[in-house]
Amino acid sequence: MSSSEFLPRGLVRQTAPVVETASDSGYGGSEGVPEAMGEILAGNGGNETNRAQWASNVQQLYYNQNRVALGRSINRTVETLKEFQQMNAKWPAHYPSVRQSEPEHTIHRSNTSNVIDLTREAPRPGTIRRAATTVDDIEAPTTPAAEPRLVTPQIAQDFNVLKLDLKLGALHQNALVHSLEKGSVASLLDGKISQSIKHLHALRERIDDTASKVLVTGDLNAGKSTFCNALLRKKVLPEDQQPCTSIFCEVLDARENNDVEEVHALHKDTPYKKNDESTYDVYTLDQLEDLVIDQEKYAQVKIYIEDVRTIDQSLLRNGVVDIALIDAPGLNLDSIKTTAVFARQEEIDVVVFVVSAENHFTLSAKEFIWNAANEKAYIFIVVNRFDNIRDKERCKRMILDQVASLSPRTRQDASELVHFVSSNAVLDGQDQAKMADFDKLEASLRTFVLEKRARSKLAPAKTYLLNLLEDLHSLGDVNREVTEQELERIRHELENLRPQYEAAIKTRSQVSDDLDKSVEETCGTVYKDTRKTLGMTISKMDEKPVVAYDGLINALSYAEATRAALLAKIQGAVIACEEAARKRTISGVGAINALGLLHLNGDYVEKTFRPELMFNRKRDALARTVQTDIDIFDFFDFDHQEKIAGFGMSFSVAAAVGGHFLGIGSWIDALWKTTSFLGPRTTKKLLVPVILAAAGAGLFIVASDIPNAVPRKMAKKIRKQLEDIDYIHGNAERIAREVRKVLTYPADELKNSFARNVEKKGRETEDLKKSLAESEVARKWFSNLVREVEGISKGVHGVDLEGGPVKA
Ligand SMILES: Nc1nc2c(ncn2[C@@H]2O[C@H](COP(=O)(O)OP(=O)(O)OP(=O)(O)O)[C@@H](O)[C@H]2O)c(=O)[nH]1
Repeated sequence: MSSSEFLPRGLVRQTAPVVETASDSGYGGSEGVPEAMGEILAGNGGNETNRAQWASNVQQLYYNQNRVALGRSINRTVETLKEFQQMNAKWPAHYPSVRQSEPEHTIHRSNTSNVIDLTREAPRPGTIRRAATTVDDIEAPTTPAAEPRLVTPQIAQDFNVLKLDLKLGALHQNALVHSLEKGSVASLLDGKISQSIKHLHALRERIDDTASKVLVTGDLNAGKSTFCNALLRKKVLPEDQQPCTSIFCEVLDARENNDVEEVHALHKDTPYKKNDESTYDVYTLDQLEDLVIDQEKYAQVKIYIEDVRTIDQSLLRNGVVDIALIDAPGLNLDSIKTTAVFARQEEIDVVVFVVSAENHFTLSAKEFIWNAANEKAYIFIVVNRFDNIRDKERCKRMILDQVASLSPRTRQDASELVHFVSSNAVLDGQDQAKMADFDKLEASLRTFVLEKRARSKLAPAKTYLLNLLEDLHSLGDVNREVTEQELERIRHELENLRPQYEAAIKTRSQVSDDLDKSVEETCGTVYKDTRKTLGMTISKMDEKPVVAYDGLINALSYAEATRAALLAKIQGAVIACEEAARKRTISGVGAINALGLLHLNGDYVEKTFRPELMFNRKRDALARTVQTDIDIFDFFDFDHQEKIAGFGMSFSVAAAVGGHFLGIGSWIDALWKTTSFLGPRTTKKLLVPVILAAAGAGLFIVASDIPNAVPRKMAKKIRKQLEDIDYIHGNAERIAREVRKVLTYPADELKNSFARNVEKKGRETEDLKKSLAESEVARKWFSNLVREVEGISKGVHGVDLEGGPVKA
């Protein structure tokens, strides 16, 4: 396709109805006949009837060629549209949009309806997005990205067939904005495409339909029914001086009804199906008069009649095309609308307007022709009841002047399109002049119907196809551009993401190792420090006086207080160790959080940590653990006294308590040696006082050592018990375990965050790769679409509505 077929946009758009050139008489019946065919025709003996027959056959041949070509183009377009729908479901197509110009970002509506104009021209370029709309911008007026070359307001405005009209309806604006996500716009487009496919099927049916409909309309009593009967050479439709036709009477060849002459009265609101008698009531031709006069029950009848004329004479049975004549009710205020609507219906190929020569064009007649002129450039005008006119030339002049103002093109071809006749003279066939006028009218009407049929049947399909293909071309172009941008964007994002992903994997394993190491180190240090502190405390707990000694009388309470003080010292050391561990934990958690924030930034949520909750469940119940009952021996430390006082001391204590303890042997030995030295007698005399003195001295020494002995003995006893329960290790283990527990939670969380981060980046990478593949497919598809559309368009452009051969 050459660029001029699409650009500049709008210049080549076909509009219905097709505008004929001034030189087109509307009778190009033989213009498309090739030279060779012309020679054949010329050599045919010059018989006028035969020539006309040949010409119309050739025209029919070309018409069929064009019809087939258009049919194929419709099929290809339908296939393309269906593929578009599939593509649109997978890869929502971009619909070109234009950003709103209003600073307050209001939705622009047309004055007459709640239609949002998505394609409104605006000074600011819009952000390009797939299946995006301007309404997206209403909520988020962000800085627009550069708009692609092809998305211009001009293109957006030029959308015709596939233009999306968004009706607000009951939707609140926010809801509407919400509903206009890319999927929604894609589904709107999908709906438009479905409508388009449906319309193409209808057009296909229409171009395949061999029948042509001729609507005969005009003022009341103008003689429409009489004119139809004259065409049929048979009195079929009731004629009356009073208004009589109250419904549409469609006259068809009885061959279409198995050669049976009858009337089908169509039920209102039920589509007519010839083979389904439930859709109509059957009447005989004789009943027609009663049926059409003042009819309320039916709005339309189909009259099947036998046409007795030969194919070159008959209009209904002309051998080329099946024609149906529709006799419409006379125009009046009630039915003008109906008739105008009927005339606009695409199945009407030709409008024949019957005007009474006596009345000229009434207001209702003028209104009808003005309305019909929107759809039909030419109208066939029958000025009837001409026999009643005395000054015929004046009448002709006046009527032609009126035609000129109503339908200039019809006036230009007045000799073929405006006929002054007397229909009532045809059936009796007496007046040769009037018959000749009517024959001329008939010949013109036949050619007009045949030729206009080509236009009226093929033009809508051609026009619609060209407009649709142009829209598809725009969509293809824009989306190809969008896919290319998308591909570039995705490749760029992938390039950025790849090193991030690799770094995330590396950091995850490194940080994970570091975290494990750091937690282990902290716990190890806490364990060691706790062991050291508790060991020192326990070994030196009795070094300094723990409580004040209040004399022998209070020795027992002294012992109790000493025991409590020693346990409190150990307890204090435990608490100090816990406090030190807490501090280490605080800094450990802080370090973990800092690591998270450093590497994961916003993706890491700092863990809240409450250090005061540490160690509050398993308080060390030392007093319950260490069972230290106080007994008498806790007050005496013979080992210690022996070490520091030697023999004398040992002796006294040993004697006092009956030689139970360590050192008694040496004391007796010493006593024996003294006795030997003093001699038996002296010994005997001295023995008792000495013993008493020694005992007294011993008791004194022992009593005076209680303040020292008690702490030592208690400490010794406690130490022994703590050793038995492996107290130092147990506590160090407990504190380190608590620290580990506290540190493990944020550390694991951080590891999970890293894992999630890696996973996220992996997912992003996969998604991008998927989008890349999809966009790649979409780019190819839209490129193919553009090529395919150009191919179809070329074929459609080649269809010549004048009936000439299909141009390649
Ligand atoms: N003099 C004369 N009378 C005609 C001619 N054509 C029809 N008439 C008469 O005009 C009257 C109305 O004719 P119809 O054919 O019923 O007119 P119509 O336009 O179909 O009428 P409605 O369907 O009621 O709108 C009848 O009495 C016809 O005989 C004609 O050419 N000359």
